[in-house]
Amino acid sequence: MERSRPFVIMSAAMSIDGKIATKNGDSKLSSKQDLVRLHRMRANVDAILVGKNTVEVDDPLLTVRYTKGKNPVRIILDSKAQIKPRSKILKTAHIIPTIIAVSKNAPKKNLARLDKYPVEVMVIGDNKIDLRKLLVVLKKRGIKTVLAEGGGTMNWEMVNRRLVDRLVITVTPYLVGGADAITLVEGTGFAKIQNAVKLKLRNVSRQKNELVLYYS
Ligand SMILES: NC(=O)c1ccc[n+]([C@@H]2O[C@H](COP(=O)([O-])OP(=O)(O)OC[C@H]3O[C@@H](n4cnc5c(N)ncnc54)[C@H](O)[C@@H]3O)[C@@H](O)[C@H]2O)c1
Ligand SMILES: Nc1nc(=O)c(N)c(NC[C@H](O)[C@H](O)[C@H](O)COP(=O)(O)O)[nH]1
Repeated sequence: MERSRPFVIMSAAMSIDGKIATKNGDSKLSSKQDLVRLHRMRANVDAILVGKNTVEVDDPLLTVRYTKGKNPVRIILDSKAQIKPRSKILKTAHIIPTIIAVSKNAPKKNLARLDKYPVEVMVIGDNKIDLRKLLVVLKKRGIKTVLAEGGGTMNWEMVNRRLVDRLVITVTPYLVGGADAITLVEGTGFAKIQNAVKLKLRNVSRQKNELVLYYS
């Protein structure tokens, strides 16, 4: 039976100690070689999904640049429609299809600001975006594969709702530290290992000082 939602690949680069950014939000962990690998992965999916904080901190483009290929649709989880007009995502929305997922509680003022941009605003969920619902809607639109590129808060919501089909993690050669630095999976976490999400290690590849781990 065909599943009602897209296949979800969760992707991130983390330090040896499991951080995906420093305490100041610096997340440039991947080597050039790893970025090429990431962009190949981007070129093979229908959509990229990230949380609002990642857009705020990284100001990403979320395009395919280090290899040839088609840009996936960009989807931002932005409950309160707070994305900044000066963000690269909004500035490039006329060239790359972009969806801003907001909740029913998004302030009208912020939604009106988005009117000026050629983005699609999807209203899903009351406070936080209802991820499962969002994925079902995306599947109905023909989006079959989604690359979830973080950050840690969004990763927790995906993990907690058992929405991750494949996990691709690059272990980069850094020890970052910092109790407040964002880790791969944030949120409230599971209290017992018995309830934690358990995956199988399917493949490991080494790129000089990095390891790329494939779980499903
Ligand atoms: N190294 C990496 O691979 C990597 C990847 C992505 C992000 N990062 C880093 O992670 C940090 C940001 O991570 P973060 O955890 O603060 O935030 P995040 O990017 O996961 O964004 C979380 C925000 O998204 C919004 N949101 C709406 N609906 C949601 C839902 N259903 N589930 C989750 N969030 C929802 C909320 O405003 C929430 O606060 C940045 O420093 C960024 O540089 C690193
Ligand atoms: N694999 C990976 N390695 C990293 O070192 C890193 N920082 C990310 N982070 C994913 C997140 O979505 C970032 O915001 C984008 O990687 C930036 O995307 P652009 O280059 O602007 O397209 N992912």
